[in-house]
Amino acid sequence: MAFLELTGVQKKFGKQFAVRDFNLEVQKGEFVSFLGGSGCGKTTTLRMIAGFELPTAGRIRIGDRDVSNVPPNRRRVGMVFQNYALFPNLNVVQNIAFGLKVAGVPVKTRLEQAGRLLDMVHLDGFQNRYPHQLSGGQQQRVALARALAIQPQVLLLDEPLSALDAKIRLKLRQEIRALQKELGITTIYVTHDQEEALSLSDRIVVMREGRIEQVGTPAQIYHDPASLFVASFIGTLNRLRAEVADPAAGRLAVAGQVIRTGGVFSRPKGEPVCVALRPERLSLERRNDDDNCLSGILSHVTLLGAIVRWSVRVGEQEIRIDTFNDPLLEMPPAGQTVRVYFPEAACRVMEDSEVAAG
Ligand SMILES: Nc1ncnc2c1ncn2[C@@H]1O[C@H](COP(=O)(O)OP(=O)(O)OP(=O)(O)O)[C@@H](O)[C@H]1O
Repeated sequence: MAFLELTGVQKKFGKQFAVRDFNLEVQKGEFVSFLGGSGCGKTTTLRMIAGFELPTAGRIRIGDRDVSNVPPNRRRVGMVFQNYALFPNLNVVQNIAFGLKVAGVPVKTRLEQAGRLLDMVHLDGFQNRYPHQLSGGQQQRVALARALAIQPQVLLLDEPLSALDAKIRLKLRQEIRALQKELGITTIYVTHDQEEALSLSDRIVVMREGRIEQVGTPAQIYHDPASLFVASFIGTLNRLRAEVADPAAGRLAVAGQVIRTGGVFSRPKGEPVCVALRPERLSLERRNDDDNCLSGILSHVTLLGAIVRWSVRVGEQEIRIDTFNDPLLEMPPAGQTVRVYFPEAACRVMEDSEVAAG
């Protein structure tokens, strides 16, 4: 049985749905991210798990207990917020031990436990500092230790790294994951940062307008997106307009050039579809005998560090191709005609209504 379960959960604010039809099972020790754009209902769902918001409909179960109507302080969940939310008048140890004090844990045990957590979040020696004497990253470590102090059954993190600069964000991200694994604590992590979700999670829940769009492992979400929305939201994507050339043979035409996709189409010849292609699946050199080939004009080349991004104009459309940055690589001049190669298997053809809507 799953450790955390949301069944038919919905939340309405007035007449507006913030979350609807939300069904999810999370296993014990699993790290699950809620990923989606602004206003898609991530925080509201997290707050319902925490008990800060009550669902308009549906049930929430943690362990063997239905917590749908249980107040937050009785759910044994730890929560970390984007803005740290530490008590400014309490020092580091007092902040960490706050929940234990409220729970009536004797002072000696409290201090011992706070000391252990300080160690875990690498803040030894900072016990007597006040929040204003700490950096953002240090404050967030205190917030994490405070959330863990009550030995929660579920850890809920709401964009905990978004206020920090890039380097600290990366470091703390790794620390959170390591700590989560060490403690084996079931964790829900809210983020709008796809890289964060991909690198941290056992599974990702992609949300859109209050609904779940797809649930899957990072690899499933990246390589096998359920919709054009998911494909576009995660990673960089070429969305090529094409039309069906031969439905039964799975052939499409892109700017008058025929490609093979390996599938068959329900739409008739001449109908518009969209081909989703990841830039790293494309190449300027033929890698397999049966690769597809599109001819175009090189418009520009951008150095992104380890990656070089080539932009090639095919008809009216721009295709991006990512290659590793090889210093020996010869860069052809802009304006030159080049060929873009890719295997059938790299093509994901979207025939759904989103394509018609553009
Ligand atoms: N207390 C509230 N009263 C009324 N509407 C609310 C309330 N809280 C959230 N909403 C609305 O519910 C929807 C979902 O909000 P939510 O904060 O869950 O989104 P989110 O995905 O976390 O977005 P963000 O990434 O911007 O934080 C939004 O349309 C929001 O305006």
